[in-house]
Amino acid sequence: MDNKIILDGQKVSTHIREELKPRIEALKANGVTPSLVTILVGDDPSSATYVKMKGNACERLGIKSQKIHLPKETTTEELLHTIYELNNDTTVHGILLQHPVPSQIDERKAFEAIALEKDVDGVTSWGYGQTALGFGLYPSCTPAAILNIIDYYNIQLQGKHAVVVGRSPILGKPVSALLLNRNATVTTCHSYTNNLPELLRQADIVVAAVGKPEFIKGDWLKEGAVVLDAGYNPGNVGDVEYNSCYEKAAAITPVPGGVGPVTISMLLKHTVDAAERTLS
Ligand SMILES: NC(=O)C1=CN([C@@H]2O[C@H](COP(=O)(O)OP(=O)(O)OC[C@H]3O[C@@H](n4cnc5c(N)ncnc54)[C@H](OP(=O)(O)O)[C@@H]3O)[C@@H](O)[C@H]2O)C=CC1
Ligand SMILES: Nc1nc(=O)c2c([nH]1)NC[C@@H]1CN(c3ccc(C(=O)N[C@@H](CCC(=O)O)C(=O)O)cc3)C=[N+]21
Repeated sequence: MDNKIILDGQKVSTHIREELKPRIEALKANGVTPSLVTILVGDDPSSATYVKMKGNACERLGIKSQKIHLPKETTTEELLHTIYELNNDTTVHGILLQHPVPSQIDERKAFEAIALEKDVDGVTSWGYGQTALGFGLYPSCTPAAILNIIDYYNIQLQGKHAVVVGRSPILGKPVSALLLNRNATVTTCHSYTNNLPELLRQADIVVAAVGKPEFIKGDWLKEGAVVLDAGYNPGNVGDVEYNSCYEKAAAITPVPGGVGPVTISMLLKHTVDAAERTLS
């Protein structure tokens, strides 16, 4: 069994972005420039880097990107006010509020304020609920990216046991829902899960969304598992211990170059989808 597959997120990402180019041209020919606004609150350096990467990716494709940077003392009310203005601005198609926000802000309340049709990052409870029920506009970008990688590589989900480690509102929970909707049998694990290695040994598909560097070890995997590592920790390491997991897996996403770039492509795609909806 020497046909191990490195799931190349860069390749999937390029494919998605190529498909967007003619759609963006067509929108521009109709007088519409797709436009994304990212809101960053505070000075967290890694958040600033992500927001910058997203802005650069937009510009390279001809999507307008505007960054709003609010001071770390911003109140929930001030942030809500900014979001309401963007909701009412017809030239803005997508709004992304970078997570996490400083602790004095009610992040959930801020997410909920984003208009459903502009929620290209899939953070509202409406968006999540629709994703979970199997319809709706925009699933969150990282879950959508994971499913895109799976589909690009023709990995079958039906009847497979998927174990998701993590249950956050924009990653673990929605990716569990997407996998369930595709007829996988899904186990969602979290910090109170007692027998994680035992559950992982039963997994055909593993999604790591823990936020702990190199947390998942190769010994915990079944031979031939497919591993999708959404983790993105300081030092460019994922949530799986790559070398030991590589040995066991049939296919695995690297970090960097795995889920990350596809996440950004999904954000671009959802922004283009949102712009097209304003024409119909
Ligand atoms: N590539 C990308 O585009 C993105 C990457 N990320 C990365 O994905 C990772 C997860 O992010 P996010 O979901 O936002 O993180 P959160 O911190 O919001 O969630 C982490 C989840 O992991 C669970 N968890 C923590 N410790 C354990 C443990 N010992 N055993 C089992 N489960 C555990 C938590 O459980 P509990 O609920 O019980 O606390 C929680 O549900 C991070 O590395 C982040 O950087 C995030 C977003 C996008
Ligand atoms: N509301 C919200 N939505 C998010 O989607 C969101 C968020 N908040 N907060 C932070 C996390 C993190 N995140 C990443 C996206 C892309 C890469 C990415 O492209 N990484 C490149 C590496 C780039 C580099 O470091 O040069 C890679 O993995 O190859 C990483 C991380 C989105 N997040």
